[in-house]
Amino acid sequence: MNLVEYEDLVEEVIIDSDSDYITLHIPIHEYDISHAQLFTYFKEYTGERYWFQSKDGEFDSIGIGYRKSITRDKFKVQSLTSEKNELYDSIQMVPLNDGLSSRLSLFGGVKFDDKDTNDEWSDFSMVEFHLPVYQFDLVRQEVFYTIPQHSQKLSDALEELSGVLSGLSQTEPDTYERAEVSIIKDIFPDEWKRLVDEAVDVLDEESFLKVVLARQRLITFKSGIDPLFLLDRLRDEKDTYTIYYEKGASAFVSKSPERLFEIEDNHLWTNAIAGSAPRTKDEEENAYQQDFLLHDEKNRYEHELVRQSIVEDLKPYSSVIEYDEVPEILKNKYIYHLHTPIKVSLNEDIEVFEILKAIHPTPAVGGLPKKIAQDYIKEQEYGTRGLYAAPIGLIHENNDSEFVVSLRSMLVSKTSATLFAGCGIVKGSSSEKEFLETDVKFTPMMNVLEVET
Ligand SMILES: C=C(O[C@H]1C=CC=C(C(=O)O)[C@@H]1O)C(=O)O
Repeated sequence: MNLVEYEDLVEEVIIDSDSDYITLHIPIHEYDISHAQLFTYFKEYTGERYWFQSKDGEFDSIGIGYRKSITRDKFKVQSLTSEKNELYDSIQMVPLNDGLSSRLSLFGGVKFDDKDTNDEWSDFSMVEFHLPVYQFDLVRQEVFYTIPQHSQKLSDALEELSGVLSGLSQTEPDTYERAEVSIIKDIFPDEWKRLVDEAVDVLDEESFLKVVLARQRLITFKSGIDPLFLLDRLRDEKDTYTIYYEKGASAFVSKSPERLFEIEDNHLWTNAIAGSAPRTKDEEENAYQQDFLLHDEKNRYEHELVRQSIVEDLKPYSSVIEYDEVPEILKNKYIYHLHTPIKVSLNEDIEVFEILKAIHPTPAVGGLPKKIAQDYIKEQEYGTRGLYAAPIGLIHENNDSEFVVSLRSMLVSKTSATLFAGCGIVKGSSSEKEFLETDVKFTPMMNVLEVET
């Protein structure tokens, strides 16, 4: 098909002289395009591509090329909010069909903290949000194509897009070789256990209640890790968010079970997730683990702390916050968590960056009190978290948004992958048990890489 039928429509569009960008928005049902075709066809955009898929698989956003990026070395709510609003105000949307339901979005995130390093995370700034050149939604079958206002005639842009779409649909996805593992190495495992023991000594039941301590596992390969291999493998586990985020020579990958928050029509949905037990293939054992989790004092206490803290953080932005007192079980492929959904009616005109600042890091990834735990992590934990346990997500054109806590994640650079996993430490935690729990939390990424220990 070609897009000639839209040409008359395009001719009628009057370009708003204030806009810096024009975004064409069209349906792509006819083309039947796959993720593998997209990442094969747009190879020259490597380092500027992402894929974000919601937990229920109902929503998917693939960005190709970073047309405009908002970047910061510090997380400053006001300046980020103004730049984001100015950017959206400078885009003229040109929807070329009725009934389009996808939304143009900025994709990006904020690093866990501002621990200063020149390390493996240097491809990513402290804060980054990207407006993509092409934004595909393969669930709803729509695409957004954003061009600078003065770059070309709208009809030429439409023709170009038409060429890209037919090129894409005829693309034969590249085949890939699975990279062979060279070394699997836990980073400072004994030191990590010692740190957990030290933290248990420092923690009490009043002034420092909880800290989440993470460790890393480095896997090196004999050759480069192919993005198409990762994309294929990321489809394996359902019921989690999927994040694949390329920047420069790095890719950050996450299969997170945890939504930080979603804002829609002035309502915010979030959840407390804390307290874990492994899930196995043995149904009897699984029933025991779930029952244990629901009744175990330590897990329930840890969960309660997380929930209370989230509710407190959101109080300044809302007068109505709803949740159940008793947590539910959240089931993932390899692990169970205690889980409490929280619904919040937001006051008028609350901006997404205000919420991000208030809620991150939740005690599920930081600790309590938040500031003391954050400082402890910054000073004591080995290495830099970067985007691990950080908020990553989408800010839509109408200001609705969805953010994930990027757990069960790894940083991939050419021939190596660094995996991250942590657990909540409270008074009475056992370093051996927590070590095993982090092993379980490495599993989703080990599985993506098809690596076994
Ligand atoms: C910090 C992680 O998990 C958090 C989320 C759920 C349950 C957790 C726990 O039970 O310790 C952790 O707080 C991680 O996966 O790296």
